[in-house]
Amino acid sequence: MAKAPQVSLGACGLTMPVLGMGTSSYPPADAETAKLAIIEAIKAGYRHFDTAFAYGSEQPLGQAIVEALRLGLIKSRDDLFITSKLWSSYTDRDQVVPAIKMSLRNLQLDYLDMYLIHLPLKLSQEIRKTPVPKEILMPLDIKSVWEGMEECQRLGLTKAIGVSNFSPRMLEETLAIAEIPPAVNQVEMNPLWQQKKLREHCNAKGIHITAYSPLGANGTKWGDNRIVECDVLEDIAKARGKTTAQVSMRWVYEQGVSIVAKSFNKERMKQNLEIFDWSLTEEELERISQLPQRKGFLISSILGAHDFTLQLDDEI
Ligand SMILES: NC(=O)C1=CN([C@@H]2O[C@H](COP(=O)(O)OP(=O)(O)OC[C@H]3O[C@@H](n4cnc5c(N)ncnc54)[C@H](OP(=O)(O)O)[C@@H]3O)[C@@H](O)[C@H]2O)C=CC1
Ligand SMILES: O=C[C@H](O)[C@@H](O)[C@@H](O)[C@H](O)C(=O)O
Repeated sequence: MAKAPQVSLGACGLTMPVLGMGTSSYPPADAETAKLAIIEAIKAGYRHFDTAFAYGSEQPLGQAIVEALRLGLIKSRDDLFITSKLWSSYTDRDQVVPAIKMSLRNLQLDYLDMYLIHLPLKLSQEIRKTPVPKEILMPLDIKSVWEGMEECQRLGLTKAIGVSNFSPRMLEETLAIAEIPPAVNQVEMNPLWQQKKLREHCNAKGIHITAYSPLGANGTKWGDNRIVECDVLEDIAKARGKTTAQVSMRWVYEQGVSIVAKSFNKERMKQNLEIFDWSLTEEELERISQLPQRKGFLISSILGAHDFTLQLDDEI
């Protein structure tokens, strides 16, 4: 069984498997399909799972964990690293602890390993249907939400806290008021969106980056096949006897970040774990570094193309 190496998260003192299984699927998988896929992933060796209140995958993940314990696939819940995310409707200080408790109930867990602010914005209503009307989109009050996040960690409801889709400016604003600095910034990263500037910033501040959409979110509404059908990656893959997906994920790993990749297909989830016993050559790395850049995940394509979401997409 293949296993992902552990990565140390610095100041918060945690270690985390460097590759996690994403659970945001499109079209959204039904609960039973998601649960069975997660059990397969545990069998394949995955020990890190990425979920979010907004994905609707917390409940199937919780059920899969119960089943994995029953089957003896894992000895205890502590064998897993579980990340979930605070949805944008609950970003006022006093809403954050109730929101993580809701996620913990969905997951049937006592604690998370990592809790992230999902998006750098606030929705003034409890809404999950997208796109959203522009009246309910607001800037995030970073001080208010971060105090709520810190309270979650102090109460032992999560071992560490972090952010997602934050720009350097937003990270600076958070660091300026934080008693507990964010451990992680989870952002889109792959050979076609290499995040060089953001990585430099996060490295300097000791904030670990987790890369989402490492395969360009192939087949989802927020992604396409430009990674899995990229000529340069395909060329390298052929020469090395790998797949383009593996070349993309290996490149991301070699940049010193962790990864969350989603596959609910047994063969592909195994394939995605097989990136730790080989490496890219200097020449291959150089070719990948020259690829033209384009962003895949746009907040405006999910929440609606309003001035505010377009402005966020420009910044992050
Ligand atoms: N914080 C945030 O705002 C965001 C976080 N995320 C998180 O990151 C995770 C991963 O990112 P995601 O956007 O899902 O995109 P990924 O880049 O992980 O791509 C997932 C898609 O690629 C397909 N796929 C998986 N493996 C292969 C392979 N080896 N070859 C070809 N196709 C493959 C999957 O289909 P199949 O299942 O059929 O294999 C799926 O449709 C999410 O599930 C979520 O947990 C994602 C977006 C935003
Ligand atoms: O309703 C909004 C959605 O949850 C959206 O923010 C996510 O599905 C995103 O694509 C992700 O995977 O994190």
